[in-house]
Amino acid sequence: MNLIDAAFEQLRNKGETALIPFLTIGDPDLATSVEIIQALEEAGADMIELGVPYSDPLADGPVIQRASERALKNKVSIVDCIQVAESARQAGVKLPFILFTYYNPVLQFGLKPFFAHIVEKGISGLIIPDLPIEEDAEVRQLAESADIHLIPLVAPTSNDRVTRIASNARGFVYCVSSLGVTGVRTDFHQGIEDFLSTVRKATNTPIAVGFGISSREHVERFAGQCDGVIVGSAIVRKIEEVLPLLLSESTKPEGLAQIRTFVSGLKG
Ligand SMILES: O=P(O)(O)OC[C@@H](O)[C@@H](O)c1c[nH]c2ccccc12
Repeated sequence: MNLIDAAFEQLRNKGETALIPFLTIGDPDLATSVEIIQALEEAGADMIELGVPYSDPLADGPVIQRASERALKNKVSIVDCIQVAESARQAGVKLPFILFTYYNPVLQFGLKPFFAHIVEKGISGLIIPDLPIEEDAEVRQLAESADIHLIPLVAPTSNDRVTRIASNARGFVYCVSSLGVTGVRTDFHQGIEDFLSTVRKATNTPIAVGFGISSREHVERFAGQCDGVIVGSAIVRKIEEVLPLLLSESTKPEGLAQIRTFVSGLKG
């Protein structure tokens, strides 16, 4: 069974909502990313989006753009990010890993070798934000035969595409809470609740909401309507805040502890 499906089944049995952090891999470096992933698991994360840094992150707000720039200074590649998943597994992390990448690095890798590689390295899910359903047939077919869940995104503006996208989704449906780019928000798209119930009606696959979630209140607001919440910028911003601590071995434990404290506050 795919680890994502197993995680949602366990959470459903416990009546809990999945907490799904996103982090940019290689920010500040690959080894620290492994330690941050361990801290996220200790803090109660249920699965993790491993963000591949990209030079042209169209859908990203300033926080994640800065994180990508820091990682790209170390020339972090998609191969490095996949290797971080294996290293985290070897370090004892049990969480399902979702590789989050724009399409270009996958194309550069080559579709078939890419899927063979991520299966071998223990990736369970894949999110490619700039690959629309209209163009994803080949990727979807390769993902399904590799039992990797290609997780689609739906937005409040998706309208009649919601049913088409959600009805054959695997893993979970990523419901984008607001229009625009990623980043912490104080409010969400008007009618977000109606949007989420539309997606819920369109599929039996779990649904998770992301964009702008940064507090326990936000998590509680969506917990009743969704099976999971995704938190990226708020966590990446915390990593940015504690970077000076993470960059020195003597203060790194304190930096990791502050990340753990912030994320466990979200899980509640
Ligand atoms: O950062 P936020 O507002 O918490 O949203 C999650 C988001 O970071 C993560 O899922 C993500 C990072 N880059 C993206 C690009 C498109 C869609 C989603 C994403």
